[in-house]
Amino acid sequence: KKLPSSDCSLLPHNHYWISSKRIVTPNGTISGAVEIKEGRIISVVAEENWHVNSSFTTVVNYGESVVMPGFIDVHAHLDDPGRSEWEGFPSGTKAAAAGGVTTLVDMPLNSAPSTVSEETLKLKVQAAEGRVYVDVGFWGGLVPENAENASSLERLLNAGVLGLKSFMVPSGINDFPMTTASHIKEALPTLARYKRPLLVHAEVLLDLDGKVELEDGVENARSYSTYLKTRPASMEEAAINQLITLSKDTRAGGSAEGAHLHIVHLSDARTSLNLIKEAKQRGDSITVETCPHYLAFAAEDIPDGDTRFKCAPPIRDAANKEKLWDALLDGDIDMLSSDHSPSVPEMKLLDEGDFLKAWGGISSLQFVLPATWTHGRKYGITFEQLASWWSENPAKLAGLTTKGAIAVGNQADIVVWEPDMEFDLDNDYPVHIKHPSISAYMGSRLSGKVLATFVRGNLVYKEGNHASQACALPILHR
Ligand SMILES: NC(=O)NC(NC(N)=O)C(=O)[O-]
Ligand SMILES: [Zn+2]
Ligand SMILES: [Zn+2]
Repeated sequence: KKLPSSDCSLLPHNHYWISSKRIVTPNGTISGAVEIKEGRIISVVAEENWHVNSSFTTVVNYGESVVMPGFIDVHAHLDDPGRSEWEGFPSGTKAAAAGGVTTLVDMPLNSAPSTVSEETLKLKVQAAEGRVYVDVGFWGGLVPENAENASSLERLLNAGVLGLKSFMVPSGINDFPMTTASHIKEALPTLARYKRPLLVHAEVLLDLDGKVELEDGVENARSYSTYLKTRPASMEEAAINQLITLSKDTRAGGSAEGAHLHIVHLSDARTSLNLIKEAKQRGDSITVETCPHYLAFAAEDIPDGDTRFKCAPPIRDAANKEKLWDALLDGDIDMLSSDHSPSVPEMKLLDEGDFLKAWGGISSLQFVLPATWTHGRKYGITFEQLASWWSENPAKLAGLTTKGAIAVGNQADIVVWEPDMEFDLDNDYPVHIKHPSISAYMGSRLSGKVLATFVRGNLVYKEGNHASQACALPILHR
């Protein structure tokens, strides 16, 4: 049991209380206090039942600020080891802490090597040790090589990945080849035995010949609509159609009962969403996430040449965005994730503004809380909804049974934030992701400011400052 030292925490106490008028718990938002001891939540008490002698006890009173379970981001690319010039564990997890994210699950690609075997997972864990400010779990990659070799897949699962991730289109990374539906079908029974999920980038290549005219300058590569035409919603729809024939096997009594399919970063809110809804109604074990950038931005507003907004699947039109919000509010989209996928600024080709050649990926890790809140408050979202999309449901997906809620016995992973505090993401704003210039959020004004972030009871971030030492932990499935 590691006791908090003053290097690990800006509040080096073993035993203390956090109080506030607004504490978001699984039983609603209460005025009261949370008792934390040795990194765990040991009691949650409503104000009227709270009797503590604060002259003998450390109490941090946050007034009316919102005290919520820390965000769990199940989709982040930290690119470490091997491409840490793109992001890296220290910068990425500092950004997470500054944004109220207390746990993230790292994607198996964009680091070098990709996390596709027991050996490459070891490299990940080594790279994370002593260098992370928030807890970090790992997805392993499902690629043709291990999909066709059950024992290598089992070694990867035994080594502690929380689940697997695969691409149904080329990923853009050479040592992370795409899988077809038949690879996925082959892997599902193994995942079922291990009771771990498969996350899928659900787009497939379609024959778009004749539908997109890109030659001879007919279409301008600086125009966002050109890029949008190269990745129509039908690519997502076709992939999801394939997946829901496979998800049948995950039903009770099916050949892959115990396995679970999770569709990452859904952008198409029309046909794709209906397909997923129908599969859920039939009893398939399937969930879906979308990301704040699909809820915050619309294709019509993306300026020519502004490749900060390029990602796959692409940000679609404003009407699609409205439908994504409807689906989220109706519970048809289960959770949110950042899909923080940075690169070096040179690869975004910001000078040329070429949407076809630029690297795809949105940089957002530090801004997901204020981005979700700023855009969501127009739809009347509640703190409880935020907690279900960003903590409770992601914890379930990743199998993190002691995280995701302010509840007795859980790890004390907590964010404290101020919903009405606004700020400009200008050049003076302290941004911790490695390359602020490539973030699509820079230049905007957001509301919802993170004041403090606790990981396992350690105050790892407070008003612009981080703990001096990175004492959070790699998380392995056990
Ligand atoms: N290689 C990537 O990081 N790809 C990512 N790129 C995006 N989303 O544009 C992703 O998650 O698909
Ligand atoms: Zn993806
Ligand atoms: Zn991604």
